[in-house]
Amino acid sequence: MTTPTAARHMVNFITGNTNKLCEVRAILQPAIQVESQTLDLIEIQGTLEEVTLDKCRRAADLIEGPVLVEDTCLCFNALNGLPGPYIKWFMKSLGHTGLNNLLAAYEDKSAQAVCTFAYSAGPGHEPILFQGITDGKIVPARGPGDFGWDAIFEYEGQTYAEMDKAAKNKISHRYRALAKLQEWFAKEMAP
Ligand SMILES: O=c1nc[nH]c2c1ncn2[C@H]1C[C@H](O)[C@@H](COP(=O)(O)OP(=O)(O)OP(=O)(O)O)O1
Ligand SMILES: [Mg+2]
Repeated sequence: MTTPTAARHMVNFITGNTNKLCEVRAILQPAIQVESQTLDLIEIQGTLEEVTLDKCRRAADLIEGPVLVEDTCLCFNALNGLPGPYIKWFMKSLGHTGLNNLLAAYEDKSAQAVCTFAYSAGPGHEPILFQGITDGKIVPARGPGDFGWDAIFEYEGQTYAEMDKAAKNKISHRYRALAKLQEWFAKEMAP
């Protein structure tokens, strides 16, 4: 008897961000079924790995089961990687224009979008990390402004916001991280 694929692989993605959830579903399903619970998890200060590992342990303890979490960084090369994991707060306070202005003193507008997923099998299980990076540059906003800093991150001539969703999901930091996760799931969870 064969088990349907959807029932074989399932993750519980803990996030407060519905745009992230949409992209994760579009990329992983139907191979991996994505359930979700909304929790506002405390995020510590530290490297992106430390932030994501801590977030994952907290989520597993709260849910008391297997969880997937993700932390996204936007790293400006001229600023040695800042705002990095603090991009959410920079974005909230400065907006698209302010983020561009941070780089006004520098020639180098290059940036990396970094996505780090962490999967834990449950409380006490050490999380496993999957990271994806997309190189781009910071430009004045172009395209719809409905998802974070999509409108100011340009990849090969188009901002993330100008691409259609399917195109972004083929080259994004999130896609690249999830490709690694999918490979690991296929090996680890093989029947
Ligand atoms: O592909 C993206 N394109 C544009 N903007 C993005 C993207 N992915 C995350 N973002 C924004 C959301 C948040 O302002 C910050 C990351 O912060 P981050 O803590 O990871 O996200 P969050 O707090 O919204 O959701 P969560 O509950 O999963 O922590 O960058
Ligand atoms: Mg967050």
